[in-house]
Amino acid sequence: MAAFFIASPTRISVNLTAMNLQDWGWSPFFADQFDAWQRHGYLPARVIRGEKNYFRVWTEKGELTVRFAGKMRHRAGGRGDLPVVGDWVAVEPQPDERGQIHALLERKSSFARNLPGRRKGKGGGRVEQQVIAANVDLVLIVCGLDRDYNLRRIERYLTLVGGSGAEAVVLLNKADLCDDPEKCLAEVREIAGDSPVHSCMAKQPEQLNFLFDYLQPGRTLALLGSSGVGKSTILNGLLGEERQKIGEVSDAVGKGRHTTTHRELFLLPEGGILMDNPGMRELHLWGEEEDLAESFTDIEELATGCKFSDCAHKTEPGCTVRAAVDDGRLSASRLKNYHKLKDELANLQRRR
Ligand SMILES: Nc1nc2c(ncn2[C@@H]2O[C@H](COP(=O)(O)OP(=O)(O)OP(=O)(O)O)[C@@H](O)[C@H]2O)c(=O)[nH]1
Ligand SMILES: [Zn+2]
Repeated sequence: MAAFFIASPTRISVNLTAMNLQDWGWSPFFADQFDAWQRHGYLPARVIRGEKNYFRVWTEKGELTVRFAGKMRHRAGGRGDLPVVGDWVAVEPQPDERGQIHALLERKSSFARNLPGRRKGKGGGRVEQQVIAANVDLVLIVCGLDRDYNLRRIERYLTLVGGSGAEAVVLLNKADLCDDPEKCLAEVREIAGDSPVHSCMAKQPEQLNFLFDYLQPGRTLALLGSSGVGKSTILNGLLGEERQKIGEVSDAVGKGRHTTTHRELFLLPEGGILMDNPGMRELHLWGEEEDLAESFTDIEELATGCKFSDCAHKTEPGCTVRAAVDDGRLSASRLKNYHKLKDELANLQRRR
C-alpha cells in the first residue's frame, strides 16, 4: 500500500499522504455530480485498471478492488455505461480493501472504437461502440520525422482526439533524422488548427523539458502514435529517474506488457497523471490498418520481388526484403517495426 507498481516487480514509491483527489484529476465537474452519492458515505474513486469482473480504483483511503453493485450492472445497458480506465465512480468501501461501485460519473472526455461486425438490435442498427479510456485531458500525438512522417495520419489522429473531448499536442519526434524539420513543422501547423506542434528528439531527455509546461497536477495525459515513434522514450523522459525501471519493463516484457501491467494510470513525479493502457496503445492500429502498406511503401515495394506472394519476410527462401536488410538497403529496425505492427494487427484480428 506504500507503493504502487507499473509492472511487478518494479515498484515506484510515491508519497501517498501527499496525494489528494485533485492530484488524481478530481475537479468541480466531478464534485458537482458527486453530491448525491456523498450523502450515502460513498467515496469518489478513479479507475486505474479495469478487468472483466472487477476494477482497481484509487481513493483517498488508498487503492481498492471493487465490483459492481448488482443493480448497477443491470442498469448498464450498452458497453459505454461500464467504467473504463480513467473513469470516476462512486464506491461504497467494504472491509479488506474492497468495495462496490454504485455510480459512474459523467465523463469529461472519452475514447471509443467501433466494434466491427457487432451491431445492436435486429437487422443491425447502430454499430456497437467500446469505450476504452475516459477523462483524458491531453493527448500527445507522436509522429516520427523519419519515414513515419505522414500528414494524413496526423490529420486522422487530430480528428480522433478532437472528437474525444481531449486537447491535442503534436510531437514530431526524431528531429535528428530529418533534413528539414522546420518544413515539416510548418506543414503540420497548417493542418493542426489550435493544437500546438513541436519537434523534438526524445533520445535526449533534456530536450523534452518543454513538455513539463503541459503537465499539471490533476491533468491526465495519454500518448498516441505508431509503433516505434518514440512513445516509450518520451514516457521515460517524463518519468525522470524512474526512466530506467520503465525501460526495463518495456524491454523485458515486450508484447506481454499488456498482461503484466498492473496499473494503467499513474502519477508523474512532476505532477500530472499518465495513462498507458492497452486500449490506447492499440487505438492507433484501428486507424492504421488501412495504411500499414502506406506507411511502409519501401517494404511493400521490396516485397514485390519475394518468391512467395504471401511472404512474411521472416524465414522464407527468396525473400527480397530480408535481402535488402542484408545488403544495407533497408534498416533492420525498420523491418522489425513492420513485423511488430503486423503481429499486433494479427493479434487484434484474432481477438475480434
Ligand atoms: N534517432 C532517434 N531515435 C529515437 C528518438 N526517440 C526515440 N528513438 C528510438 O526509436 C526507437 C523506438 O522508440 P520507442 O520509444 O520504443 O517507440 P514506441 O513508440 O514506444 O514504440 P512501441 O512501444 O512499439 O509503441 C528506439 O530505438 C528509440 O531509441 C529520437 O529522437 N531520435
Ligand atoms: Zn519476403
